[in-house]
Amino acid sequence: MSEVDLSKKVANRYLKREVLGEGTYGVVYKAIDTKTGMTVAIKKIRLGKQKEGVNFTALREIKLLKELKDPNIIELIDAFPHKGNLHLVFEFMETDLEAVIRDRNIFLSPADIKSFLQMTLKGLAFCHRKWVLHRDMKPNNLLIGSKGQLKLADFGLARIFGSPDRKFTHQVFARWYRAPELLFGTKQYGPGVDVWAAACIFAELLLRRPFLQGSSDIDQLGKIFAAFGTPKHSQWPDMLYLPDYVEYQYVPAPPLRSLFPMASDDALDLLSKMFTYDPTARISVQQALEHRYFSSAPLPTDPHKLPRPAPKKESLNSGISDFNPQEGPTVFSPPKKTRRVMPERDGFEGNAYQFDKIDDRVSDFRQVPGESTSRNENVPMSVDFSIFGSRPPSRPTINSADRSHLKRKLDLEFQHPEQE
Ligand SMILES: Nc1ncnc2c1ncn2[C@@H]1O[C@H](COP(=O)(O)OP(=O)(O)OP(=O)(O)O)[C@@H](O)[C@H]1O
Repeated sequence: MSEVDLSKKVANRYLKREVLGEGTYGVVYKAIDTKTGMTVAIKKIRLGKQKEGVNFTALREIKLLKELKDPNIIELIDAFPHKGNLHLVFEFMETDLEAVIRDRNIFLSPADIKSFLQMTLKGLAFCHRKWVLHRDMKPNNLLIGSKGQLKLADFGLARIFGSPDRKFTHQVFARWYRAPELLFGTKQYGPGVDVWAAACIFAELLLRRPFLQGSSDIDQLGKIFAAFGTPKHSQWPDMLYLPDYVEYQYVPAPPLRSLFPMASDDALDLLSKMFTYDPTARISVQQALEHRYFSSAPLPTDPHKLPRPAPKKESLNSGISDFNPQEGPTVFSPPKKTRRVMPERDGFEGNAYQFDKIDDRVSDFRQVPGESTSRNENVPMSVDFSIFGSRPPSRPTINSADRSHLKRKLDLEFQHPEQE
């Protein structure tokens, strides 16, 4: 039987192969481009019902990608509608940075780490020069090609940030990579959110495990503060005015060296500049690329010499958690939004309080002395500093509620941009 009989032909051009996975917008499958003979990855995006009109999120992704041509950005080869779905055809990439980080058979030298970070920052610098934020930076969105080149993928959530008044949806970042200003609910954010995420990825390359694994937004902030110290007013003057600002107990920063014992002084210096609390003081991607870390020895490994994992496994996200909670700073005050709507409760004492389902940010934060629930036991806010732990927990990603909220929001913004 011929290959054509075995495979479904799509749009008279692509021979469909196996499914590679499913992301926020739909299924991704492997295919052969019969025109060029090349292997490609096709992202099938579900279009809304006809009466809802065109899916603007998808259109935005196409438009952005077509404009973003760079060696460190995934190339969009083709886009076409087929059976009510939109198909985006990308160059096929062998693996991704998450698979590299998790592969225990791979040793990452300081020069390898430098190379991965440099390619990540180069891709971001290109986006930022075009006034585009990536906004969903995480290791599995950094794809790696057969020659070791790293390319930023998944611009589904990226959007142009030219207008200073534009309000963005902020709950779109995978939590572990979210900048503190997003966690405090800022409505206007800039390229600094990508720098923070890149810093988390840098840290993950050094530690070989996700650095700050928050189990809720509040816990995420707790882990950030446990790592870098609770920010003082002088460090981040605007923090107090952010919509979801919550006061945390003051904890001092442990020495950065104690968190990254294997890192060079240059690596630590760059890391601390990328992890700057105040987004207006945070180093830019371009400045980061010019940092001496990249020009001092060892120089970044040539991409084609970088170690690569065995072909992708299905079981990468099996969800076994080795989350190891430790103590972290206490929240002194509930979020402003919550304070407004919460009636006084009996048994409310000191800084201990219980919230029922009020909003997503606090629904899984319960801290009531004496009360023991399974959630309560896992509430601590801490950094898991253990290095080379067994198996990282599954990654939080956008859930379906977030997704439909996001879709609604983006569609609305697209239809009424002038009202923002
Ligand atoms: N160009 C590509 N080449 C090879 N595999 C790809 C390509 N693009 C995506 N994939 C794979 O397809 C799967 C789904 O990818 P997709 O980008 O849709 O979502 P994701 O990154 O897994 O999650 P999210 O949408 O939350 O970011 C992943 O396993 C990804 O590695």
